[in-house]
Amino acid sequence: MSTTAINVRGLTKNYGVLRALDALDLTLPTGQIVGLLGENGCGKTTLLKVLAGVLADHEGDVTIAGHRPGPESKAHVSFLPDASFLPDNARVSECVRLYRDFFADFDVAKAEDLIGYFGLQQSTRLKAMSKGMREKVQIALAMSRQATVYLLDEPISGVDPAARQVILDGMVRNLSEDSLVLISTHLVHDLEPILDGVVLMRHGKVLLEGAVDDLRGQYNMSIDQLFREVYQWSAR
Ligand SMILES: Nc1ncnc2c1ncn2[C@@H]1O[C@H](COP(=O)(O)OP(=O)(O)OP(=O)(O)O)[C@@H](O)[C@H]1O
Repeated sequence: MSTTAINVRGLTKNYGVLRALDALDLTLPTGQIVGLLGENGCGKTTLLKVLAGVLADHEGDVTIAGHRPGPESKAHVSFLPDASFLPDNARVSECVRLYRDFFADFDVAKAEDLIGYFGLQQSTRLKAMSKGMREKVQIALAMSRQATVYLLDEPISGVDPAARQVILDGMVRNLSEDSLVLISTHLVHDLEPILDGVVLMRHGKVLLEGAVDDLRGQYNMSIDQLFREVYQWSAR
């Protein structure tokens, strides 16, 4: 049975004089994978950071996994930021141990399985890895928590096109139906096959949202095409 995973009302976040999120409203239930889409600077990362509890100082009401963003919510929310956060000198196996020690809901066997599935070695140090390989490690770790909400900020931007499908398949393998995955991405075409829903943002607000199948039927085009239609004028 699906429950409300994210409930946001009137969320405003300013960076000095710049309004990054502007009275944003959003409700997302569990049991789905949702793409968070929009042009550069529309507020996707800022929204994910507020939800993850790493950006305070905002206005409005935010509930995630039944809690306000903070220590309690972090126990139920797996956040994958867009920048590398693991120690450069560590081996993959040490990163797995780090997650095991830090997160009570971390499934070591699942992480090791995913790391193998992604073609990585446990003994390799991160500093010897490419950007795409590091992303695979971070995805494997983030998706191996038994979280209620997964917040993934551009998780496959460094992964080559041929490997993306494998990574996406691995990401959603054995995913609990009681969870929500919210993924920000510009790779709409690559993500579309795994998405149940999308949220399109503009200027710190939700411009359009809905189930992928409904939007495809309503507009008679793919989500990738819809994305291009919606944003083509602002890109000029
Ligand atoms: N730490 C910061 N200080 C000041 N302004 C910021 C900061 N972080 C983001 N911004 C601004 O807030 C706005 C939203 O940025 P954000 O990173 O949330 O956008 P985004 O949709 O994730 O963009 P992209 O698709 O390029 O990653 C942008 O105008 C950006 O310049």
